Formats: sequence, C-alpha cells, structure tokens
Amino acid sequence: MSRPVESPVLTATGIVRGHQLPRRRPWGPRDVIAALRGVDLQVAPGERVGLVGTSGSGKSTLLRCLLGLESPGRGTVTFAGRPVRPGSTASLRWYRRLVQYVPQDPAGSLDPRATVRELVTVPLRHLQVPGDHAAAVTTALTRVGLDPDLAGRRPGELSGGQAQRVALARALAPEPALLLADEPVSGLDLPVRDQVVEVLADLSARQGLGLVLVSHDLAVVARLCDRTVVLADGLVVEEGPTADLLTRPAHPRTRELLAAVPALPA
Ligand SMILES: Nc1ncnc2c1ncn2[C@@H]1O[C@H](COP(=O)(O)OP(=O)(O)OP(=O)(O)O)[C@@H](O)[C@H]1O
Repeated sequence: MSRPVESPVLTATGIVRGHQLPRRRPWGPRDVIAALRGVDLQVAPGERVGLVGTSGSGKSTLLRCLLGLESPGRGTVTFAGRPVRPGSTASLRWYRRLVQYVPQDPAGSLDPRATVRELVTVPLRHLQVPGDHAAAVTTALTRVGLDPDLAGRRPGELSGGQAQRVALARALAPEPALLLADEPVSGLDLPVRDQVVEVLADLSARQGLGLVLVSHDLAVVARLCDRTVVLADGLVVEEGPTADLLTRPAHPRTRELLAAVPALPA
C-alpha cells in the first residue's frame, strides 16, 4: 500500500549534476554531460521508492548525490533537515549510521583481501556502532540467508550471489533507517534474487526500513516499492504509486520502459 509523503526525511531539491568528459585534444575544452537537470525527490520515513529509467537516465548519479558521494553542481540534499554533502568520514558519520548503500556490482566493490567477517565489522567500527560486532556478523549473514560459517572466507572464495548478499549484509549490519540500493539483485539467479527481495520486504515490513531502489527489473520494483519515480535524460518525468504507474503509465518514457518488459506479475 502506498503511504503519503509526510514529513519527508530525505529531501533532494533542484539537483543539477554534470560529468566532465575527457578532453578530445590536449588543451581543448572539456564537454560536460548533464546527468541530472533539476531533480526533486522526497523519501518519507519507512517509504520504499523505486527509481527507474533507461540506461544513462541519471539514476546512479542521483543515488550518489543522495549519499553525499558526489556533490551536485546545484541543489541540496538534506536528511532530517541536516545538509548532506561530500566530506570527511567523521563529518558524515551521523548520516552513514542512518543511511546505507548497496552499490552497483557490490561483489566487485568488496575488498578481495578482507574476510567476510572483516567486511561486515569494519563499517561497524568506523561508524562507532555500539554492541557485540561478532554477534552482529552472525545476525547480518543469517538475515540475508547466508551460513555464518562463511565469515572466514574472502570474496574470491564466494559465488557471485553469495558476494552480493555479503554486500547487503554489510549495509544492513549498522541497522540503517534507509537503504539506498543500486541494482542490488541484478546478476543473481532467480531463487537467490527472490530470497534477497523477500529479505528486503521483510525488513521493511517488520522494522520499517526505508528503501530507495534503482532497478531495471520492474517486477522487483513492483514487489518492493510503494512509489516509483521515472527518470529520463536527467529529469523526473513521472512519479506515483507503483501499482498505478505500472498499470496506467502516463508518460511516453514510462510506456517505453514497460513495453520492454515481457510480462509483470499480477
Ligand atoms: N563518471 C562519469 N564520467 C562521465 N560521464 C558519466 C559519469 N558517470 C555517469 N556519466 C554519464 O551521466 C549520465 C547518467 O549516468 P548514470 O550512471 O547516472 O545513469 P543510470 O541511469 O544509472 O544508467 P545505468 O542504468 O546504465 O546504470 C550518462 O550519460 C553517463 O554516461
């Protein structure tokens, strides 16, 4: 069921972000790609928002601006009224405790030298999360359907699906209020994908975990997200309750996205 956007916790206002391209000749000008051209987004406490759009529409760039990993050229991001900007680990610690990230290709982003135990506990230490970190590893791995005995392995000793779930366990271990996830189930085979989707659905239902989910998989968005925002060419072209948007798309770019999907579950 969709919830109204009341007292938004995460707010992005007028986000403009360009990416400079390499010079085509020495000393020549650098072209700039307008990845985001004035995006507003609000995420209420516990709300689950899908971010969809064709490749290159600006989804990952928006997520990185929301995380304070990239600085918008114009516009602001705030969480609970506090500004979120790239800065030192210490200056963003308050935010990282509350808002965690699952990057695109999480398996590739895990330090290959670290054990699963270290991968999950290092952020807990950096974020100064109190409590028993060894127990937190067991809880986090169990939550994503992994055997806690995997804690001693390194990423190279895991399957792709296991590594992806370790990345998710790592993001969930600090018990964030909001998870920003970039294609967290892409590349997983169907049973594992469904298992991870159910973990997220369960955490959101039982603990009120909020979610901003970038996904090309509209079935996953339909399962997990109350509201969906469609980006095209760096702009929000349509947004609304997911069920309405997927059954009665109003914008041509939303219709294009849906036309590319063979069939959605009823
Ligand atoms: N580091 C970068 N340098 C130059 N251009 C970039 C960079 N990152 C993104 N872009 C460009 O910005 C635009 C938006 O990219 P972004 O990755 O945000 O899109 P996306 O919707 O997440 O795409 P995908 O679904 O393929 O991941 C694209 O034109 C992309 O080529």
